[in-house]
Amino acid sequence: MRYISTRGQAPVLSFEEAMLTGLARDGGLYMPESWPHMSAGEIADLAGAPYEEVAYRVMRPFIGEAFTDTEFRGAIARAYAGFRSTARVPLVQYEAGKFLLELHHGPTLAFKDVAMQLIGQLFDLALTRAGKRVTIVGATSGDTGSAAIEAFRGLSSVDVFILYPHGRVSEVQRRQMTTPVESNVHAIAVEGDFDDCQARVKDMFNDFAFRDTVGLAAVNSINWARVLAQTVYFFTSAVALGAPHRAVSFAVPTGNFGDIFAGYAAKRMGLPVERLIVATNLNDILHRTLETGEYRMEGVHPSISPSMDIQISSNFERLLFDLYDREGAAVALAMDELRARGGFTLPQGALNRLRAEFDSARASEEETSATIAAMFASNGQVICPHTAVGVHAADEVHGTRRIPVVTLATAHAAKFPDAVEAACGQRPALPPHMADLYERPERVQVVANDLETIETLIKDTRT
Ligand SMILES: Cc1ncc(COP(=O)(O)O)c(C=O)c1O
Ligand SMILES: N[C@@H](CCOP(=O)(O)O)C(=O)O
Repeated sequence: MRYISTRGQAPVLSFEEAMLTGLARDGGLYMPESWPHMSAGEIADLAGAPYEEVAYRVMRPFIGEAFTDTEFRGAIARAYAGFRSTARVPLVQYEAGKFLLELHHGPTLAFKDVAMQLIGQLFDLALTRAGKRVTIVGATSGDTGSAAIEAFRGLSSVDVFILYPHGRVSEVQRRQMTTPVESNVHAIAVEGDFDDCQARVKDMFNDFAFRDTVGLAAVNSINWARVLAQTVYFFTSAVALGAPHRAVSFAVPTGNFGDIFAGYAAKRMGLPVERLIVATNLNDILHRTLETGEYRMEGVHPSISPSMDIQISSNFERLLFDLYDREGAAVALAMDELRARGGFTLPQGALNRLRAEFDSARASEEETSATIAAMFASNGQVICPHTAVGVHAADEVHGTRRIPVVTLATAHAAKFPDAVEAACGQRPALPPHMADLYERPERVQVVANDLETIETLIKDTRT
């Protein structure tokens, strides 16, 4: 399998190269050259298999020669051994035809662990073999950062710098990033919002002198390996509900469009996914795009589901690539317009194709809180605000259709105790391995939203 850039002007790479490269050198995102297909028989055979086996079978066609079977299976086994559920990502029914896919049983209590724990293993294998060292720079609205720091802390082949929006992540999220003691991981609080952090990361990749000096690598969903690892749970959950013989819809709490794009990829591979429901909070650029055909920025509004406080949904570019018949020049033009004029209009054909696969719904702050309260009142489940945005969307869009709908429970409620307690009166407790989080000393640098300042800090701090 080879990987091509969404903007069509960067070198074609192998899986290992794409994984270690991050952003393509033309500013685009790497995509598989074609979608591997799983037959109905191959999908049916996944029924009852352990998560690790499904992960191996779903991802193998994308990996090429990068890792031997033994290496790849070993990496998968180590990645998920520490999850607090033997199912790894349990599927829980909460109402007739409605399910929660719990993706928060990894070490940092969010879905990011599912991909990040594996990427940590794969980076370590590839870098150790090549005798290379890289500098990972990531942007986070709270969860990617903690998952990355957890996955890479103490590894000798990487330095990790995580940019997060100062004052705009929950206290638990901040402490998860600022309390690890290992000297190769660093939290940087940027005076700005998540979009600023993500823009600075992309600026660093586009500054080739800096990029090459520090050996820059990415673990945001810029990195195809992140999205790939997230396709697996669409398979495990759909198969548990009867795929390939029965279709399933998914409601996905959405910010950077990485998780829902993984669902789209699973569908391209042959999984019978009926509808992909984009669930947004106040930051509803994707909902507006589906309604109007205009992808237009409006600024970021802080919300009680802060990990989704995002306007520029990085992975929407990957979908555009498919919607524009894989014409890199057309994608590059749209991205230029986004930068220069704050938005672009989808051609009617592309909009029709978008609407053929995706629905959307937006949850106000009141609707998010009401959903947390209603879920607790009806079945005693305490869900996080991001999950609540998904449940709201599943109710609003999917209604009582006969096809089952799975909402991705993207984080543990304990990461957002204030919002959850205000909504349903329950203060979720942190699991035992994090019980002393509030007592651990913090280490963080607060910096201006300025490329040169951030680059200098990284150059001076890396080991
Ligand atoms: C808890 C949580 N839910 C949902 C999302 C949105 O996921 P994505 O950015 O892949 O759309 C995020 C951030 O990525 C998150 O941290
Ligand atoms: N919500 C994310 C934002 C970054 O998303 P990513 O999937 O591109 O890493 C976060 O929690 O950081």
